[in-house]
Amino acid sequence: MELLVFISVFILFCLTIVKIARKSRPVKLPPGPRQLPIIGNMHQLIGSLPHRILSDLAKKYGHLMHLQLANVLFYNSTDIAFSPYGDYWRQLRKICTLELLSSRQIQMFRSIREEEASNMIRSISSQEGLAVNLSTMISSLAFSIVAQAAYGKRSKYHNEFMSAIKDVTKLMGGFSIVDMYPSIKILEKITGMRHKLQRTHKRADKALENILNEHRVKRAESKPGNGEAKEDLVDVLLRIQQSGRIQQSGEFSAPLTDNNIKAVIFDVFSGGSESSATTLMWSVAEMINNPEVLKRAQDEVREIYADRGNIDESRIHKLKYLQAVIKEVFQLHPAAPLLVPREYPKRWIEPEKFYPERFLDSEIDFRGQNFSYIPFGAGRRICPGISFTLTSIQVPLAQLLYHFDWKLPAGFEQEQLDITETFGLAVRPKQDLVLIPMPYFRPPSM
Ligand code: HEM
Repeated sequence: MELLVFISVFILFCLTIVKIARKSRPVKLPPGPRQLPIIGNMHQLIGSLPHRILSDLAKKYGHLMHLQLANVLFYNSTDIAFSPYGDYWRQLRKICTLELLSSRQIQMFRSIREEEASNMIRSISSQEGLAVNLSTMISSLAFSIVAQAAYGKRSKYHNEFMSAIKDVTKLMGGFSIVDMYPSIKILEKITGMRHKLQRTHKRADKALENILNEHRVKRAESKPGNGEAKEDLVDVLLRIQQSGRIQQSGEFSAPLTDNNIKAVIFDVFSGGSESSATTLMWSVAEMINNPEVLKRAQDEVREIYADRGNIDESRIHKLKYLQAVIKEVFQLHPAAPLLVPREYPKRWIEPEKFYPERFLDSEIDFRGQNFSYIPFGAGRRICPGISFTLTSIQVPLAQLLYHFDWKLPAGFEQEQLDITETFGLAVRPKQDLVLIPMPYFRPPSM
């Protein structure tokens, strides 16, 4: 009798669990690899670079698949990248395309890009004939361009914010053990990952708060109409917050809170700095390993700017080969590999070979029209930072080619750079680019 009661209670318990599980199961999820109890998708994701594994999984399940991975989102997903499709996202998207990253605004940042690139070139020039770590220099160039565009150079809180944002980038890079064991939430606590991220985020938030207040004081002191032409991104967002209006598009429905502004600035940093830096690093690495490409790119830039002695943006559109090099880098090393599928057009010969020529006289561009080449995504959520990125990459790359010849340090002359990938917020070359600059056209002194 006791056994019968026990069995009935047990069956009832199991049925209740199944019912609850069914109820809580989302209605229709895309296909995906089966999650094992406890270890979730760990068995699929261990052993190689996550984007390579995901690419293999995509071949089996299609480009839309379901994986359960833990993540930590800031500002309640009120940024653009993480906010779901709806009115709020539409409003932010408008702010982004019509104001923050409009062609007018990008053009206004021209002097920032030229100045930062020239600073890097001068610093390299002061180390002629010595081995320089180009990865470090490129990284700090990319962060400086974004910081200057976002809140200007003069902020007292710049170092504080940069240190926090770099720690966030490090912590968010790669799949942590927490991602690997989605079923065991307690692991998040054990690894302390979430806690570390929250602490780092708090530091960044405090610095941003101060940056916002600093801008408010400066705006209150400036005379109306005076200096609007020099607005940085925080200025633009504060203006929109104050007026409740977006230029060209008029009023918008929900007011912009300070947290919304901070979330957008966070997006600009996470989208704009590391990915541009890695693209520049891959461009240099691939050209060093393919000397015929390097020579052709150098010949082009040195011919087009022969009479100038320096590179500015005025003739950058004439550098067709350099643009093909950048396209090929995005093709082989997409900076956001987890967000875009990888599939080569069937007619491409040796798609894994670094061969920029395939993009010369080709219609393929970055705007998401050709589904086999979408490094910035496609459709309504296509990356709004394409022009910002391209303009930030072209001048520094052209300068590196124009002013210097490059060689590998002594003892490595016969070798190739190690172009193994390492996984982070963006996918970098595993080894730092340590190269010796040999002056060709000396940069003008300050
Ligand atoms: C190498 C540089 C970059 C690459 C490869 C890249 C790539 C991408 C990709 C693949 C997406 C997702 C698109 C989709 O879901 O279809 C995206 C979204 C986004 N990117 Fe970028 N991006 C880069 C630079 C930037 C820059 C410089 C900014 C800002 C200054 C930026 C801001 C954003 C934002 C705000 C979104 C979200 C858009 C939305 O959801 O509506 N990105 N990016």
